[in-house]
Amino acid sequence: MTTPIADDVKGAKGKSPRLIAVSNRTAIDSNARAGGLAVALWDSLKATNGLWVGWSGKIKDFPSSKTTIASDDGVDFALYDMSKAQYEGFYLNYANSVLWPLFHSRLDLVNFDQSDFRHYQDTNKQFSKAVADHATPDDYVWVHDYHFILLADELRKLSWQGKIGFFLHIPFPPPETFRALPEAIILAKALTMYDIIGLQTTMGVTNLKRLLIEVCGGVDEGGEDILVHGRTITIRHCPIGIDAVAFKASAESPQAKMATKKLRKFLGDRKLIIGVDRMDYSKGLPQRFKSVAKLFDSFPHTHGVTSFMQIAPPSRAVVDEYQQLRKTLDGLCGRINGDYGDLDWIPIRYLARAYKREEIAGLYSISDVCLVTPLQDGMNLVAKEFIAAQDPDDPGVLILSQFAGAAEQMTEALIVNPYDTDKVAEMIARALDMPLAERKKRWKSLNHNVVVEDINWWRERFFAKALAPAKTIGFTT
Ligand SMILES: O=P(O)(O)OC[C@H]1O[C@@H](O)[C@H](O)[C@@H](O)[C@@H]1O
Repeated sequence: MTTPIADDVKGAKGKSPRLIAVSNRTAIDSNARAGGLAVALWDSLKATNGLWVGWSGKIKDFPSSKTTIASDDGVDFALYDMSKAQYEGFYLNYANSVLWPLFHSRLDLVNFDQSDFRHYQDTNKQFSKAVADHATPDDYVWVHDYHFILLADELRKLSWQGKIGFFLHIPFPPPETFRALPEAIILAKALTMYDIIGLQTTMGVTNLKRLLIEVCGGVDEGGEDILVHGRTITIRHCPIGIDAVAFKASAESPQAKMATKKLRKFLGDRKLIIGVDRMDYSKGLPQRFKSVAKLFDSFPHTHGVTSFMQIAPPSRAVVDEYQQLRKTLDGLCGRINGDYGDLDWIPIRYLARAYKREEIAGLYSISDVCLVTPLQDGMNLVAKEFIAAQDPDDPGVLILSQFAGAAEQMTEALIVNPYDTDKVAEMIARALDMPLAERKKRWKSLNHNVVVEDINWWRERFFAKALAPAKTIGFTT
């Protein structure tokens, strides 16, 4: 968090325009602050005496109409407690059982229910009130992710005239998929209430522009702009990055060293293939496990000398599809270890729990191969973090799905189709045997991209041009 702050902003607390960030999860907890979004927002929030509006993480018996204000390191938080009905209807059902599967092109998993949409509308309204309670007309509101598509529309209904930006962290689906939503038109129209919308990939930009033209009668004004309902909206390609320097430092921290030492005791001098993902069906974990089984099947020389470690912290565990995924992975792992394991070798080490950022960074640094093979993914920061953590003199190899947003930037990775498990197995074998010169060449180019197009680059790209007085809200552009 080291972005220089414009001098004219320093010390102007309370007077200059502020950044008001809105996201379901916030970084009130300093552990969470190490993550990407927090890194990107923290300096600007601090410099502008900004405010972060989000869920408190608490679930109450009754809905609250007020937020609790908290402060941390010069940043204010307005935290909203959800009622049980909101938690279920808004978060579990509409956000995570309708929008999440639909935006990841899994129409087969979508559960539509009108009462859930009402909770989604209501929760967006409540959050917009929280913003309106604290914002002044010059402030800049930056909304994050699929939980709050309606937020700008609700804020405009409260007569808010100021700038509102939206960044979608997940993929934006083709209009043909989006239109399966019974509420497609309401959501599409609500998107037109933002001033700028940032998307992870060029494909996402194309999909959203097509939606606004085909469903909302928008007119392409050329470049990034679309004229729709009398307003010009900027649709910008902004691939999110990481704080590469800080992540490299994490990989060299004492906590990282302790984690690698612990693992080495069991790993010995075997080669390590690593995967780190939230336990989510979009991540292609069953296909990945099958690819690893095929590796052991087709390349017997890997037996006993190669281990695959999958770290998969459970997520949204009360949703049926996630429970089903857990069972599938438990079964596959047991089967593969049963089929291929030996007295002195466990082929798959499967850890369904979370580890600290530093520990993960350390584990990446000693891995020979990293498997990032989602079936659909907005960006996938594991790919970038793995590259940042490598030793330049002996780097590991990244195997990356063509369906991760990161594949648009990280073309020097070994790009795979995660559904083609035979081919993925071949790619793993190739990665394990890749000569040092090729590993170094690929890593150098990948690392250049990770370092240059980092988290600060992303934030400044989002705000470039669209916000005339960007400096006044603490950005360097
Ligand atoms: O917040 P959850 O449901 O635990 O999911 C974790 C994160 O998953 C990400 O992929 C989403 O883009 C975030 O918005 C979300 O916070």
